[in-house]
Amino acid sequence: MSDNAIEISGLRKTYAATGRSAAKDALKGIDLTIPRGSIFGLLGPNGAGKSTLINILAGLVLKTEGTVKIWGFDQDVNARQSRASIGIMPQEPNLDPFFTPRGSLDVQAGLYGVPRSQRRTDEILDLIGLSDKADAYARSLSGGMRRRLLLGKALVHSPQILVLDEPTAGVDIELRNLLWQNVRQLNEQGMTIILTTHYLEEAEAMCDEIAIINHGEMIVRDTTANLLGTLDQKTLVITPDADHPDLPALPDGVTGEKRANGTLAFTYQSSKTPAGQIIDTVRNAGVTIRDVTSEQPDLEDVFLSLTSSR
Ligand SMILES: Nc1ncnc2c1ncn2[C@@H]1O[C@H](COP(=O)(O)OP(=O)(O)OP(=O)(O)O)[C@@H](O)[C@H]1O
Repeated sequence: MSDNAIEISGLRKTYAATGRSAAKDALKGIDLTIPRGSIFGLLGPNGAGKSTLINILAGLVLKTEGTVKIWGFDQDVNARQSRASIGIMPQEPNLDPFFTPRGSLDVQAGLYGVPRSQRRTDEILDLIGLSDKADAYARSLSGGMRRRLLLGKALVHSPQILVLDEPTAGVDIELRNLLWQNVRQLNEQGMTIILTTHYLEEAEAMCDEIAIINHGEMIVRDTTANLLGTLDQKTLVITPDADHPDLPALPDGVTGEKRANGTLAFTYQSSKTPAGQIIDTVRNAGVTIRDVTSEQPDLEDVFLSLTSSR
């Protein structure tokens, strides 16, 4: 049995041409494995193909080519088992306004064939913080409560893998924290989590591994730590003791700027220039240094450097 939660190979999706628009290659041959037990981030600019990929995993979009194995089950061979292994929290709250949270969870459990005796409705209501709204009509729920209910619905059949499509887009900080708390708790219990997010600092904080797709192709897949290490660029910020009008002449490969707050910022490649050399250069130019801080590249820098040139 493989250690991967998801194994995708040669995955292609071409949306057929319609009256007004030409055919669109949304996925152009994706190979991707996602290890069991991880929190995996799927990132990419708008239109990159993330939703198409997730919808294929969910069985909502038919792939054009390639194989998809979910928890070891090939979608084409063991459709039922592969579907039972994954739960999807969609982007849009598509809830029936006349169902209560309890009713929605029950219907969903029924759709997945979970026998009544094995339903975890109360436990899920508790997890998503909706126990006291269990019997209120969905139309009376706030936007945040609806989002939480979507998470609950994705969990009714106790899937091994949970996919969250932009779970925190447009939600307030309180709900965002609650959702992340839920996600961490589920992951600690052994669930594999796959999420798409536009908030890169969130992916940086939450995900063990990340894949970035762009124009239907996977451009990188690595651990979050390695990705952050790929940008060798750092910035050293020096606060001078007194205002200093000019930047000193700098070693090759180092660029400097004077920021509006009077600090001097020097960007350099840490593999080529030691920080001490920059500090010495500044000091030798007659600047008395009051403070030194360093700025590391974040995931946003990595993302932009990988996607903007293509
Ligand atoms: N049903 C469809 N018919 C035709 N083209 C589609 C369809 N769904 C998506 N596309 C196109 O396929 C490409 C990938 O879209 P997709 O929604 O998968 O991207 P995404 O990365 O999820 O973007 P976003 O972050 O904006 O949701 C886009 O060019 C989109 O216009």
